[in-house]
Amino acid sequence: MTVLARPWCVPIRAATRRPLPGHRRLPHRSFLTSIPRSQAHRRSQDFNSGFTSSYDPSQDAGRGPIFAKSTFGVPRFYPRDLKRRVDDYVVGQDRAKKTICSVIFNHYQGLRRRQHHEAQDLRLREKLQRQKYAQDMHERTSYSGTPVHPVEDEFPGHSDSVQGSHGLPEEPFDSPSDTFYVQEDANVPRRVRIDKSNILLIGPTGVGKTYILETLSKKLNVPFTISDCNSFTQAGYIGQDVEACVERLLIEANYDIKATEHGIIVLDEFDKIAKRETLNGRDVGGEGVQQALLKLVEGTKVTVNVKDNRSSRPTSNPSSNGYGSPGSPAGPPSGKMDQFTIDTTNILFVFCGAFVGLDKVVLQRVSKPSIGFGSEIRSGRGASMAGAKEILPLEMYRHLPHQREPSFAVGRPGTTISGAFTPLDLTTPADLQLFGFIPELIGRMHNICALSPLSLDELYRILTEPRNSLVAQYTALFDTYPSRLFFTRRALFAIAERAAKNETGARGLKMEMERVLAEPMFDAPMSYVLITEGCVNGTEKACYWGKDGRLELERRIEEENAKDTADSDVTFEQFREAGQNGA
Ligand SMILES: Nc1ncnc2c1ncn2[C@@H]1O[C@H](COP(=O)(O)OP(=O)(O)OP(=O)(O)O)[C@@H](O)[C@H]1O
Repeated sequence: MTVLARPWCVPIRAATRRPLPGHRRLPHRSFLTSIPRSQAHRRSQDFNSGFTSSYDPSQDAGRGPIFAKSTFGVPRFYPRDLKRRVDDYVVGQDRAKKTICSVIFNHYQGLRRRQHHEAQDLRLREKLQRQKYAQDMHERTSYSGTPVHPVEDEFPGHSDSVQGSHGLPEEPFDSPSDTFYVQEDANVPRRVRIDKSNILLIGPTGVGKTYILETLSKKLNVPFTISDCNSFTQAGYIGQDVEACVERLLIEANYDIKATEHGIIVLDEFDKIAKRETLNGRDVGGEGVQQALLKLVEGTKVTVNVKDNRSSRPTSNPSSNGYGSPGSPAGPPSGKMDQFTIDTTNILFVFCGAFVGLDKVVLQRVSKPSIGFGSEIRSGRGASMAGAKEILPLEMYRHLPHQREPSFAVGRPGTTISGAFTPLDLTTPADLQLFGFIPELIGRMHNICALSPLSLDELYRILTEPRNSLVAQYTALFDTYPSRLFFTRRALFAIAERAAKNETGARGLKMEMERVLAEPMFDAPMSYVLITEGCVNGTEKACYWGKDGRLELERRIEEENAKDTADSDVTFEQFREAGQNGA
């Protein structure tokens, strides 16, 4: 029976590999990598068999861009697959969705690639060491004339003393650095390391910056947190240190260090930490926070102290290795501080902000005659507000990323054209610097992506189209009373129009819905409730009918829809399909 000298050490591959011909199984000191049992077990469980799970090259062939999606499944989609899933929930913002999906996909693709190469290199090193060991044994045999069989020790440490006392020559092979640690090897190929690409999302309030990320995070199955930059201050001042966002990610990952190190941190309200004038000249909530973010974003080791007051902590000794033993008893007793060290190098940072006023900075820059644009630029109330758009000279659109024909927006709020370009699409690092960001931090945002204000059409679609749309939500709520809720198409357009005027993006829709439905909610229950255009505009009350009012309800809907002008691009059939009547 094989008795391991260090029973708590579990060899990764050697234990399962057949010994080389003429040799017995390797002694414990020849194992290339020893991993505590808890780690070995835990690794295979990380990320739902994602990053560190066993890799089967046979599954690779012809599947996925680099690796088998089933094995390295975080995320399991190409960018276009990811976008399709986001499309179910988020209306419009195609350019932003494409960029975000590609950035996230590439990030995890880079990580999977690294994991794959690490596994390959480990196997190669093992193979080289085994060959070296075999050669070494062969030389010893031919030198002494008697075969030398390595015998595994019965007791830990016994092997050293026995070998020492027998006066066997000390081989370089026996040195701890050769046996227990993976060494740099000339035979192991040097790999290209793909660095992460952080992303900055700029856009007016309520247009879907956070919503796109939230939706994606549910598809990705990685730890994901949104931290508000408003609460951050420079270390040593009242407020939260920037490291708090890593702590939140750790909690989100249920104290799994490995998962935390591959998570996504969204820094919302990022524009609020722009430099500002202060009386004492010390900007602890602005520039101080930017400075503190530099290392975090680039990659540093953050030590997080967590007071253990839970009984089901998965890690038994988190500070030592980062892996817990799943079968181990609950964590340390209540009140004890645990220390977690998180490497932020592979954490993806997404910065979000409305950047109110940045459009003016951009317009000022591009309108300077020195740049070559002599055209006059009409600057209204600011394109950063939902609906309000600037009309840009045609030449400026040549500088936009996708070289697309411009969609010119009309000035009235709410009449924005879907997917239209805005001055924010022309944002450069110089503009961000003028806005109040230090160049060192700007340099760490590799993608700048602008979201456009929502058009009237998009607002209407948000009401009805996405899964979990507002109409579906309120219809479901009324069903519980029980009441059946209906909207006419004109009522929905009226809601969208009023929301657009609020200039709060899609958030304005919910506000309008609450206002319109406040009375029917109070009057509930009734069998049928119909919201008409007059009801939204406050000229009439919501219509109620009893159990036998179905025919009357349908007649009323037809009557209101008949008012629609011929140029309306939404037909009653489309309206029906959108789920208003049948909901
Ligand atoms: N394009 C969209 N499609 C569907 N729903 C949307 C869209 N944009 C916004 N919403 C709705 O509006 C809500 C607010 O959106 P979100 O949190 O993304 O705003 P934001 O752009 O991050 O604004 P802020 O800068 O104020 O945080 C979302 O919860 C979602 O319900």
